[in-house]
Amino acid sequence: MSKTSNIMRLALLQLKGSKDKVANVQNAVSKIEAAVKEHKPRLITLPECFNAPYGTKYFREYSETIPDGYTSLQLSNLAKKHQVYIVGGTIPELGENDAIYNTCTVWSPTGDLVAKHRKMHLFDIDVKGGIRFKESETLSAGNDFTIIDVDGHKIGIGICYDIRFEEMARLYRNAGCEMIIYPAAFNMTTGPLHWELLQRSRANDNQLFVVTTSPARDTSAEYVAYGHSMVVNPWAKVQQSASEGEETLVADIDFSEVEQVRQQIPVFGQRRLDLYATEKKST
Ligand SMILES: NC(=O)CCC(=O)C(=O)O
Repeated sequence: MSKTSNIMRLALLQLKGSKDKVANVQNAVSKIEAAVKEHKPRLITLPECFNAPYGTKYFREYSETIPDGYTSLQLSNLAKKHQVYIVGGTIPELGENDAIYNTCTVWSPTGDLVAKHRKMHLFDIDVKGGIRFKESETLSAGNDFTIIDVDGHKIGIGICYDIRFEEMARLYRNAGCEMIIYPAAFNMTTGPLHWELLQRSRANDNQLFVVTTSPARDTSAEYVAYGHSMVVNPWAKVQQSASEGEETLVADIDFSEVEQVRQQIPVFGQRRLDLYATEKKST
């Protein structure tokens, strides 16, 4: 698709969550409706696991099939009703062979499912005196990279822990991406340490926009999300950041910044590909 405009308005919905799936989805619906009415974004992003509590014991209970499950139908209808792209955060997906995935769905302004990204790197960490989490206890990993095209701009999709793997971001850059969107839910151990650092690093490594959307922080929840949904520009500057509470962050993206930084700091063309390369293996 040819580029129709370099300017794109995003709305990042940092949402409160609960154990009530319908209430979670209906909250997302109302915040999407409000964002469209007040800001007329081209693309709306939601948080990781926005329709369910984020925890290994909940994923199967809250899982649903895609694209015919309850949450998918709500997002599809909204995208079509408001003619907007929706990067639908993530939901626990009941996939083939009864496997459960942490999955991001992307809906076009016609309400069609144009992409589905299954989290490739499962969040398995054990930080002494901090957080222990093991997604692999109940989730299966996805094996595919996901790129969407919005108005001629390629956008890569990753999910939370995927952001730690610079090879993935580099492959998106190599494929022509100008932005990577990560629905994510960092926590109070790694969030203060790495949340902003990782986003600025991926943006700087690849001279592209990095956009993250977190759940709002709920200190009464079993998993306390860090918050601070963020837009980082291709110069690796934080363009905008939310705080910790429920918030809609609106950002006007100027994709011409991508070319500006790539021309002024031309690292991409200066790589020693005679000595090294980052390559996707055929699966
Ligand atoms: N949901 C996640 O993948 C969390 C990733 C995270 O917190 C990290 O430190 O990485």
